[in-house]
Amino acid sequence: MAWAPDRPAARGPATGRGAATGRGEAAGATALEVLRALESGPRGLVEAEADARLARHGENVFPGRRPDPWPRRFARSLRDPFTAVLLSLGLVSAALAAWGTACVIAVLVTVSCVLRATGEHRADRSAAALRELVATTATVRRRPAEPDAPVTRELPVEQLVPGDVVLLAPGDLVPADLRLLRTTGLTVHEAALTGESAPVTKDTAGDLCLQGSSVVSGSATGVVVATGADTVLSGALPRNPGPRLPGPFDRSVNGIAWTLVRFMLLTAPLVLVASALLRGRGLETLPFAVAVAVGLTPEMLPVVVTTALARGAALLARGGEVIVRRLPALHDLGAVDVLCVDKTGTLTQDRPVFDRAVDAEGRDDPAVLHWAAVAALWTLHLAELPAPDALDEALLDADEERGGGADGVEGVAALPCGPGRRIASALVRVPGGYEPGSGYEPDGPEPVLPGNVRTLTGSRGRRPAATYVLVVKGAAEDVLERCTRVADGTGSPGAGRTLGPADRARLAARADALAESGLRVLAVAVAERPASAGPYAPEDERELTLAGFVGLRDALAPTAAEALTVLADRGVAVKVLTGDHPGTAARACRELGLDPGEPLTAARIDAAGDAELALLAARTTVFARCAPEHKARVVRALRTAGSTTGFLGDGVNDLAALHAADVGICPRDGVPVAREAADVVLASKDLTALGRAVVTGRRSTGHIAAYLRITLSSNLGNVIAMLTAGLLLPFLPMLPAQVLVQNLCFDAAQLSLAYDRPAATVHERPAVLRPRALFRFMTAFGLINAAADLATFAVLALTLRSAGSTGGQAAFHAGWFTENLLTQALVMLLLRAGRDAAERRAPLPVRLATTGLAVVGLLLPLSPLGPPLGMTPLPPLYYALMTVVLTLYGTALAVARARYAKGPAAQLPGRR
Ligand SMILES: Nc1ncnc2c1ncn2[C@@H]1O[C@H](COP(=O)(O)OP(=O)(O)OP(=O)(O)O)[C@@H](O)[C@H]1O
Ligand SMILES: [Mg+2]
Repeated sequence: MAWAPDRPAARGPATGRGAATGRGEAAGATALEVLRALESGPRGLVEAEADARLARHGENVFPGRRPDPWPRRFARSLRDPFTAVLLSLGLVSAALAAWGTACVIAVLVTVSCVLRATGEHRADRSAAALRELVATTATVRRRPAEPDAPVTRELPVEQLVPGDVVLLAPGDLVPADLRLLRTTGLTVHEAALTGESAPVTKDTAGDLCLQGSSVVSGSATGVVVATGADTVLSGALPRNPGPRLPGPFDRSVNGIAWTLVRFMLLTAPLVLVASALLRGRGLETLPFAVAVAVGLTPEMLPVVVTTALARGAALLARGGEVIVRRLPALHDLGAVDVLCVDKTGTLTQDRPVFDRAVDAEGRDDPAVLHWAAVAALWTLHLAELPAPDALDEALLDADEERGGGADGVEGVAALPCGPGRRIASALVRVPGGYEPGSGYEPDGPEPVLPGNVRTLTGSRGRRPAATYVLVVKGAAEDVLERCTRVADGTGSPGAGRTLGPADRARLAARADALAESGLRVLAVAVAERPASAGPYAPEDERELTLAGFVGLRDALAPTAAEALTVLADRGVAVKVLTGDHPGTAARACRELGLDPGEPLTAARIDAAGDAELALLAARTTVFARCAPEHKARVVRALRTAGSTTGFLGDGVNDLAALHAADVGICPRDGVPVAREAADVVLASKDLTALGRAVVTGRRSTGHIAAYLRITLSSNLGNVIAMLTAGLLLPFLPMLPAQVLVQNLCFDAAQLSLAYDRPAATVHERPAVLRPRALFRFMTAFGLINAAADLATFAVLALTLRSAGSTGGQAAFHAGWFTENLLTQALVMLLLRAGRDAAERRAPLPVRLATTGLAVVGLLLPLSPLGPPLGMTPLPPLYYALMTVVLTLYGTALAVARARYAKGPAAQLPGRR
């Protein structure tokens, strides 16, 4: 039976009963006043009233989440480095009254901005539609009608209204501004609001808990005081979140962009100086210098990048499998070579089932289970968690099945576990205490089990005095270090013999053995406490008596094994970072077909310096007993060691690591903060979707790399040719209008590359854009391209002279224009992705685009548009000779390409 959130109230004390820490009640009056002011009550709003309020106050949507309006989107695309350079070149041209060039630039900038803004808009829209799939919800308490009992249910956060009573649990994002009514060990993260990275304790009813913070540990009930645009966060913060540390995508693309920008800024002065020295020209060459710099710009890069990534994201989205929340993360996912995953909830289902309870000697002992269940029950009641922890739920279900029940035992205080705290404890009051040797005999026929808590509960006992018992359960190491005694089988919490070092070693070995059999292990310890013990704190969890161990079995996630195999085949190394026992983790890995090697535990991580950890982390597969900061440190160490590191995790304890990773990934069932922190959300239960997402990321990177390879090498070739011709000829080798038409044709054709088939290698290796390899490629192929252009110039000189042509300039322009478009088409076909012959055949969109390019190149100068663009038809001899040049060029390209492919794979930009 499922442990429904409302169950504690049904079988436990009234919910108004003292908060565990005893502090929740003090400010009760304030809480009531707040509720009254909001015309609400502790039992929540009536649904009809909530609907009315929703109509009045509007949806609880954070204004920053709304998509940017068009003008802002357009303005933002102007900030891109290429666009900025183009714009400044345009201003220079305008200042010199070189209107032709200025117009060319204006058109290029506009086209690229419009395309980019449209691309981003489309990408945003599909991402938003997908986000709905994993929409965040809040746990509210509402009543169907006035007299009804309150129902606790999940509600989309947009529908929250002032006056709603909300329950908070670890991992929740605070959904609106709340005034706290009750708190239990509540700590929240307010980094988004205050920049303070340490969790803040909120232990007073009446405290404000603001939207934008998230619950780290503990629980609370609060009433919504402000929603939507009225929240403090909406009013006080700038709309866009703070800068993110650059990831692999930003580093590569920005690296390439800025190198090119520097190169372009150098070109213009270089042209000026050269033409002054060689031809004695002055400033009148400036428009030409500007045109050369424009020729180098891959102005469509932002458009191609957005298109490639958005297309990849949309493909993943269409399958309803993976949601990419930040487009560049798709590239980064393709670049990931180490993926860290947490175990519980990701590799396993986090639906533990009780397996066995044993005493310190390893004998089956139901009393140990019962003590654990008592602790679970009272942690649950007193901490008022909206949903019970999976381990606690399993303990309660198992105990209930075995006829357990907390008859008469009453909780006094509880301290739940949380990130970095691996034990949970409850202080309970047992009416009619038990003293060893008191001669107490239970009524009825049931057998007296040694240590059975039933002998303690005393609901039917004869002694009226109450005993306070502290029950602690949790990670074996953490519980054992708080124990001084071990139970002797009499069942008294206070009894037992003193623990010696040999006992400790034996007990630790027993826990290890249970863990290595694949169980999740909790040690259970108890201690009698005087009734007058004041406020109860973690320091009181000591001098305990170890009762025994509980083992629970957590089934593996059904698709985990297959997903790990797929990732390994894709060249991604998987590492497991868990808060659990090294034995349990290693066993799970083995069952999933992953060799766990020697697990590294948190103590060893703490002992290692950053440099040592980088080395250790690289060769370790399982990291166990990790607190959140250990997970984050390991991820950072792996990044330092040079890996592009992804992190897949679902819990509050994974948050720091999700932030630290190059790509944070969260499964669909993850807690809201984890989903919000992740760049990629797996929308389906199927972990193998991750392998597909990785391949899609690599494809997108492949498209971007192909665009850069083709554009940069042919642009460089053109610039070299343009410079040479500019210095040799008495006229401009290309008119501004021609530059424009040519660039637009190139750009339009290249958009088809987003439809290209991926190279086979995307299945084998992580893909990154590597600026260095790219520039080497650009130089080699740019020189070949320049050689073809120079050969064309020679052919033009020859044919024009022999034909005795008079329109020298126009014919030259026409000849070069035709050759340029044809070489571009060739380059597109020969330098696209793919390596072997089978992959050579381009898909239809690419074939159409290249054919179109060739047709325009051949026919435009002959068409009526030719003369207005400054071009005339050419003699047939030119075409014959150009065919020879193109054949030679194509052969040279193919040979060079094959040499590149044969060399170490690392030479190919876009691969690793
Ligand atoms: N409800 C609980 N009561 C007592 N101890 C608990 C409880 N929940 C967790 N623990 C202890 O804390 C340890 C760490 O838990 P944590 O949530 O950090 O990681 P995990 O869920 O085991 O693994 P992962 O990091 O892979 O998700 C657990 O292995 C267990 O020993
Ligand atoms: Mg987990």
